[in-house]
Amino acid sequence: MSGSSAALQPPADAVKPVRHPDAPAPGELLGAHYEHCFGCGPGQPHGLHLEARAGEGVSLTAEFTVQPAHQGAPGLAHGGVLATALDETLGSLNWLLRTIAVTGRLETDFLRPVPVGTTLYLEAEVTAVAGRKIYCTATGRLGGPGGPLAVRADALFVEVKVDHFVDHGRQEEIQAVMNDPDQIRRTRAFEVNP
Ligand SMILES: CCCCCCCCCC(=O)SCCNC(=O)CCNC(=O)[C@H](O)C(C)(C)COP(=O)(O)OP(=O)(O)OC[C@H]1O[C@@H](n2cnc3c(N)ncnc32)[C@H](O)[C@@H]1OP(=O)(O)O
Repeated sequence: MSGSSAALQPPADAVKPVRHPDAPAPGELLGAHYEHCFGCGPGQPHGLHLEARAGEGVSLTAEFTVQPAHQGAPGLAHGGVLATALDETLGSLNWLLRTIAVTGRLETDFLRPVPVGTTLYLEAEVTAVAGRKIYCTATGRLGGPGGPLAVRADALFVEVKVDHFVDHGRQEEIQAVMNDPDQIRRTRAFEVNP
């Protein structure tokens, strides 16, 4: 069974998402938003190392290859890891809106088992925006962009200020980010844009 709950139905006053004029061009790799992110960071040995690429409009594609470290059942991806891949892919959409937002709700359907060694081809798009609320949807297919549908998700992201991370994150990681001019520039680029 699939279909999202009432909490993920955009309200009547929701509007279509608008791609930010400074969003990466279609086809461009988005890169990691944080080196130690479990979803996309190159500094996480057992992370997903998910790579997302801008699409048309407010959409993107991403790829993630399931490693032995990602198993739940023998030889199969853990469902929580697959949910992480969907969450990370959906979170990456915020590059295209140039908005900082965090996952408020994520509803996932697991339709087929995903074996270790499989590359999951993900697609995601923002479907509607209502104030701080960003509604989006994603799919993951086995072996190729046209492969069998294995997972899908609908989600609500909520826009936050940079202070969200400064106020809630552990001090040592926050300080390390503050000491990295590249990271500050990357984050501020989002903050100063509407
Ligand atoms: C630099 C870029 C970084 C990008 C990172 C991407 C990584 C991948 C994505 C993630 O995994 S983010 C990490 C996982 N998520 C979190 O840790 C978020 C934890 N939750 C919170 O911090 C707060 O609950 C949240 C910011 C989501 C909302 O709190 P707020 O006090 O700011 O807002 P509020 O509770 O007033 O909600 C705003 C609106 O969203 C709605 N809302 C919030 N959470 C909801 C929910 N769970 N379900 C449905 N609606 C929800 C809420 O009803 C309300 O709707 P209305 O405006 O119509 O009244």
